[in-house]
Amino acid sequence: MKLAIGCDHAGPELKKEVLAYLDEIGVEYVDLGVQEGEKCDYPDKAQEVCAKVTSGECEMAVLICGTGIGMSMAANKVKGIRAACCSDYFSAKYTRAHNDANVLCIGARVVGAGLACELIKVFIDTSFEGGRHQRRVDKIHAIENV
Ligand SMILES: O=C(CO)[C@H](O)[C@H](O)[C@H](O)COP(=O)(O)O
Repeated sequence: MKLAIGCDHAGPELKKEVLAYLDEIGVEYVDLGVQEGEKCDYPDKAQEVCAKVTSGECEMAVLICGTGIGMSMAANKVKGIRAACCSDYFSAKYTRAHNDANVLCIGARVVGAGLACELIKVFIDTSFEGGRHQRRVDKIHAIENV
């Protein structure tokens, strides 16, 4: 399992802590920046990171901005992406189980590092349940072609 991770200028500090955690639990990742001192607009970073998922290079992605909301709005415009902005454990778990989310968005100004790492862990550890949920996910993607 390889994760793509990126943030805007609100997120480098949190990203640094998340990457240390991913190293600790042995999850492979590609860090697409930005790094401390750099700035970017979140839609640009969302597009760059999501491309790693849609190309198949990475299975999932984590996007960090101030609230997580701008990143999720931008990511959800990318065909094939199902992004969820989560700040609680239950949502991070069930957006995988029921929505088959492939991108987790986190607000660096909303959650602390400990919770962010827990959100990522449950997100990558939870499998999509399929069944009735598959029909609904298919309907989400059908909207892309309207
Ligand atoms: O929270 C955000 C939108 O969802 C963005 O991440 C940005 O981080 C935020 O808008 C940045 O604001 P700034 O005033 O440029 O720091």
